[in-house]
Amino acid sequence: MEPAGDLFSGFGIFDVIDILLVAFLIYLFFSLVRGTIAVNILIGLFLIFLFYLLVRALEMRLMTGIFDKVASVGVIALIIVFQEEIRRFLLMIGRNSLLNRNKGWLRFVFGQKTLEGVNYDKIKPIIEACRSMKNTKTGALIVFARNIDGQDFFNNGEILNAALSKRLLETIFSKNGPLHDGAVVIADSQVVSASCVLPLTSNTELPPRLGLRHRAAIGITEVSDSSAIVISEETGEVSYAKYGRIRTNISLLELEKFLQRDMS
Ligand SMILES: Nc1ncnc2c1ncn2[C@@H]1O[C@H](COP(=O)(O)OP(=O)(O)OP(=O)(O)O)[C@@H](O)[C@H]1O
Repeated sequence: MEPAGDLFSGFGIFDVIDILLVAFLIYLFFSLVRGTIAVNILIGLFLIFLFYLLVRALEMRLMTGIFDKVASVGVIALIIVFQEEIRRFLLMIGRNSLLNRNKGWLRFVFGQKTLEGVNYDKIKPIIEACRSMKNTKTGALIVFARNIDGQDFFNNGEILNAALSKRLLETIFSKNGPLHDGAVVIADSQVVSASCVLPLTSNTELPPRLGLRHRAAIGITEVSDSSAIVISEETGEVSYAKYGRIRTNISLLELEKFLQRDMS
């Protein structure tokens, strides 16, 4: 047996960092797929892998040969099976990158005050509309899209391309209005479209009280670089979804903070 000293010789600080980085990536990936159908696929793959180890240990050459052949195209198959999760993972890394997170360089160019001023002007109509819809328990689903090109679900409703205002949002979601069903999509401070049908999340761990409106809000943030506000018609509660997760029953102050962060 090798002495412990030999075992760890050549094991330096970068190996520790290496292991920590891999562990972090695995953690990020699992936190993204948790509660989705991808977990069942992973369990299935793990069972197949165990079976493979078994047939190899028993020296069953035909089965081992088949598994080896399948494994050679396995990486491509995995990319296809997990394309949605990989996409979300990359989006999350992109949105959280140093350049995006550290807005210090923006403040350096524009000054702190200007940046916050621009943000608040952008979000004020949204906050005000949410306050009023919360009080009147008007159901609403508002999506903030970063990139609407080539994403059908942002354009499958009524195209508006109108300037964002509190009254426009209230009018769209007013219960008797023809556009109140579905989602409003906002991009670059413009109301791009209304009555949009969004993809629903397949997350099976959500509480049953979250119906289709909330599931659509979560769904759209899973497949695109967007965030979404939900106002519950039942309770008037405001919720905020991002990266496939939802914070329910948030205050308007919290909503303002989320929007300040995400719309800058
Ligand atoms: N796929 C979808 N895309 C966009 N909007 C949707 C979608 N599915 C349902 N909705 C909206 O959600 C409304 C139904 O909401 P539902 O009551 O099921 O949701 P909920 O999450 O329980 O919200 P609430 O608390 O407002 O009742 C529909 O009238 C429609 O406006």
